[in-house]
Amino acid sequence: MTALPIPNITLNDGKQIPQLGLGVFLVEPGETERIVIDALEVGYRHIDTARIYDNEAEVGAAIAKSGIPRDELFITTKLWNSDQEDPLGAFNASMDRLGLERVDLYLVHWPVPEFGTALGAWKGLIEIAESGRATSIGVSNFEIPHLQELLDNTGIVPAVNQIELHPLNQRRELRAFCREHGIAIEAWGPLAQGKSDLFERPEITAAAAAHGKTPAQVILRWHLQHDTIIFPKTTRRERMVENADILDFELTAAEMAAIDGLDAQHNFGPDPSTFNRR
Ligand SMILES: NC(=O)C1=CN([C@@H]2O[C@H](COP(=O)(O)OP(=O)(O)OC[C@H]3O[C@@H](n4cnc5c(N)ncnc54)[C@H](OP(=O)(O)O)[C@@H]3O)[C@@H](O)[C@H]2O)C=CC1
Ligand SMILES: O=C(O)C(=O)[C@@H](O)[C@H](O)C(=O)CO
Repeated sequence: MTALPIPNITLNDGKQIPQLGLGVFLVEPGETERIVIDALEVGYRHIDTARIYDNEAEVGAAIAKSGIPRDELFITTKLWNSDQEDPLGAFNASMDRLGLERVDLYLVHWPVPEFGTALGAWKGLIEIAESGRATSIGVSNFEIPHLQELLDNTGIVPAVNQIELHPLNQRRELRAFCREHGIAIEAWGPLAQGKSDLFERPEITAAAAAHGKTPAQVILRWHLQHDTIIFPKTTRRERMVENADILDFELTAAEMAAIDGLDAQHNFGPDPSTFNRR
């Protein structure tokens, strides 16, 4: 299985992350092994899963069957909200399901300010990183005050913040804060979860026509040119190929500016300040 020539981004801890991977939110457990094998065969080496996706075991099975050396893969999983008071126990359970000795990236999935346990969870992740079993640690869905609490109380800066980010929701203030503090941005919902008319917007279709690419490829390329890490989800092998075929063209400054202009601060997912699902 040959890896695609995906560029790496260097994180603030010196580790490298492939800028493009596959996300497996809403991939049924029964389908996950086949889909992850497909992605690895296509040449992906970065998989983003989470405890709450209920498919860690199947991701692990695909990794084991692939025979790809562990060091050539980049695997992320996440601490679910109801486990914030027991990060080590939850981490061990995720590792057992994945069948791995180490993950490349472990994230606090949501800040859940109502619980008041995110700082303790972050301290737990720091200990896990110190044990060497999570190579890098970060957070997801953290807004500026949630990040500030971690910085003020631990001085350990998350390597990434995984947030909802796409042309309709560009999170400029949060991205600027993260840039200032050396926190890499991972975009979830990079294609706006397929829930919008984004693929039909003239700013996208014009660039697609100009470069002989699809609207999805233009949107994903826009992310890459903003140095964002992406892992679009698809269950279809031909779309895995399409979504990775974005390394051979460059959006012009005018095309980037036109897509930048689509920001409507429209989120399709929950509000991180109030989301409290257990
Ligand atoms: N930290 C967090 O809170 C969250 C993290 N995530 C992570 O981010 C990943 C990506 O985000 P996600 O929410 O899945 O949304 P995406 O923006 O990746 O959109 C996925 C949707 O787009 C469709 N799609 C994929 N490729 C194409 C294409 N080339 N052309 C047209 N449609 C396409 C998929 O359909 P089909 O499968 O039929 O191809 C699916 O319906 C997740 O899988 C997960 O790993 C997601 C949500 C929240
Ligand atoms: O996909 C994720 O990573 C999420 O955290 C969310 O989609 C969340 O689990 C959810 O279901 C929101 O309704």
